[in-house]
Amino acid sequence: MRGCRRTYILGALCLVGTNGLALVIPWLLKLAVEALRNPAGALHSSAWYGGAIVGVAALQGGVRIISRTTLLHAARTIEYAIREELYAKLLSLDLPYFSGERTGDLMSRFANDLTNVRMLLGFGVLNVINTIVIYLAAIALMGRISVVLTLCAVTPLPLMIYGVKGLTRRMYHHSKRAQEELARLTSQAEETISAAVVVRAYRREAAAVETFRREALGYLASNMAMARLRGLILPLMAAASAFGTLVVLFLGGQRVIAGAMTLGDFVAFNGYLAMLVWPTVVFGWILNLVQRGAASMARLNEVLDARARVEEPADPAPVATLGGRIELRGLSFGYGGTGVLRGVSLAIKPGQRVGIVGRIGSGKSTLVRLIARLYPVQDGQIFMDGIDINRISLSLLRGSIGFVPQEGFLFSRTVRENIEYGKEGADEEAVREAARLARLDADVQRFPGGYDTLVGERGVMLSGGQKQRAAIARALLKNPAILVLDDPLSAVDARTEEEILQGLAGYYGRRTVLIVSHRLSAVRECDVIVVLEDGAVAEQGRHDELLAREGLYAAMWREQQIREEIAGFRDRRAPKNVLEKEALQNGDYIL
Ligand SMILES: Nc1ncnc2c1ncn2[C@@H]1O[C@H](COP(=O)(O)OP(=O)(O)OP(=O)(O)O)[C@@H](O)[C@H]1O
Repeated sequence: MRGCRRTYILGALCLVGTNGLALVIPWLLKLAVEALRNPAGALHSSAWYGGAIVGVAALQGGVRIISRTTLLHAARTIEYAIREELYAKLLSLDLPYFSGERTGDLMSRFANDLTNVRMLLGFGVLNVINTIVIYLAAIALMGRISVVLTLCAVTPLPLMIYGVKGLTRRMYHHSKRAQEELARLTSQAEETISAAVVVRAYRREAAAVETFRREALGYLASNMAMARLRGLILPLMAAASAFGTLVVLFLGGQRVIAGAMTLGDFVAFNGYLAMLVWPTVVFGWILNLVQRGAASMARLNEVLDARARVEEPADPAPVATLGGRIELRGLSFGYGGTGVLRGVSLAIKPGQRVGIVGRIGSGKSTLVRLIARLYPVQDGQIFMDGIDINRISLSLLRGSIGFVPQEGFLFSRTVRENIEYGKEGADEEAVREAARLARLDADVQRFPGGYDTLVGERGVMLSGGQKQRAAIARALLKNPAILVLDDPLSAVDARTEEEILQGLAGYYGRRTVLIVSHRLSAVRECDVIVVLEDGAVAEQGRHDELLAREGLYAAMWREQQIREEIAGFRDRRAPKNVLEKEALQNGDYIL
């Protein structure tokens, strides 16, 4: 905004010039009429004044174009700057922030609210300046001609403005509600499109349409209410200004006939009065524009002022690399009020392979997210190479961790670009090597476009397992000191998961590797297995040690073995008849 101040000043000066020139025209008209009535007493001929009017009007047109383009350009420049700032801000915000926001709502701020702010800074500013200049100058000039007539002409104006203000206040509330409703509609459409498969699989199309219809009706109602109010404003203003003109014609006409006023003054007076009509008529619209723009700016400021809870350390530790030693000291954490992790203490040596297992919801993902500091961590709870994680710069910390989340996200680009995302500018061979390690290469070779195949939005063109392996390849390409695999192979079968993880053994080298998995077979070879139960460490040790303890791990291992055996038996055993088929489908095993 500050950078545009000069442009705004230039635009405002041109606008004042435009209005100044516009105000000269009725005066020239007055002189032309007087020259017609009394050629001897006139300074110039009426034809001269006619020519002057054309000249001033042409000049005014030129200055008007400059003023409009300057102001509207400034508004566009500011809109561009806010959009950039907004985008950068969204990239700086953290997971706790996004957990509380809806994507559609944030998107509508980019589209709708930014447009409102641009309208305020462009047309809004332009019309506010116009209105102020025209009102002050035209009324002063009208007063110069006749104070009484001016009072008669402008008396209805404050009443009109007062009435319009009341209407625009109501319009502001409807407009704010409409903006919120539009945000909800956008959110819902975005969610339904992203969840197209789920919506269809659960036959929820009609319900989705019904919910959308209800929201859309609310949006329609708010817009209709605004249209009604807007429809009221224009005729009210036009009627009031027409009434003013009528009064002036009547009183002014009488004065001209009585000789108390020249015909030229009467013509000029009417010219100035006509100039007041448009700013008065659009007064309500400008007020609405200003209020809508202010409401939108407030919504944008909510995002621009939002603070990430995970911030760069004020005094980062002077380290350039991390070696992969991780220590947790009584780590406790909760997303809201409820605690998820309770006093977790662990010591992980560089190069160690650590399996993290536990029942659903025991806090496995939360634990690894905290190690990547994706959520805020209290001081003195997580240490990397002996340094408190809160003192390590985020770029060093995140740059040292290859994080594969549970739901690996793919961008709607090519397979290569998705893998390359792990390391900008990586060469072809490195990308292929990462894909080979993640056992994705053979699949990609079969794609029609190979590594140049577009994966579609969020990778819809790939199978669940291929998406997950692409996400692993991306992390491997990054060549991190710490590799975190948060159950990244849930979409492949147990044997393939084991094979892929074993295939990575050569890659692990001196890297510290944390593997979260629901399948205990996937972590069997780990140096240490941590078993979480209700957010606390229930057991830890090697596979054999944990089995020998006959605790939670051993119980989970037995459960999984039985399940796998039954699944294997079911796969081998084709149903002989309808009853058997039904029993298999119902999960009643035929023994
Ligand atoms: N972003 C979040 N906001 C609020 N609560 C969350 C969030 N993420 C997870 N939780 C809650 O925290 C608890 C632990 O979740 P977490 O994902 O860490 O468990 P998990 O052991 O990885 O589960 P799973 O085996 O299903 O992957 C759960 O009760 C979950 O509902």
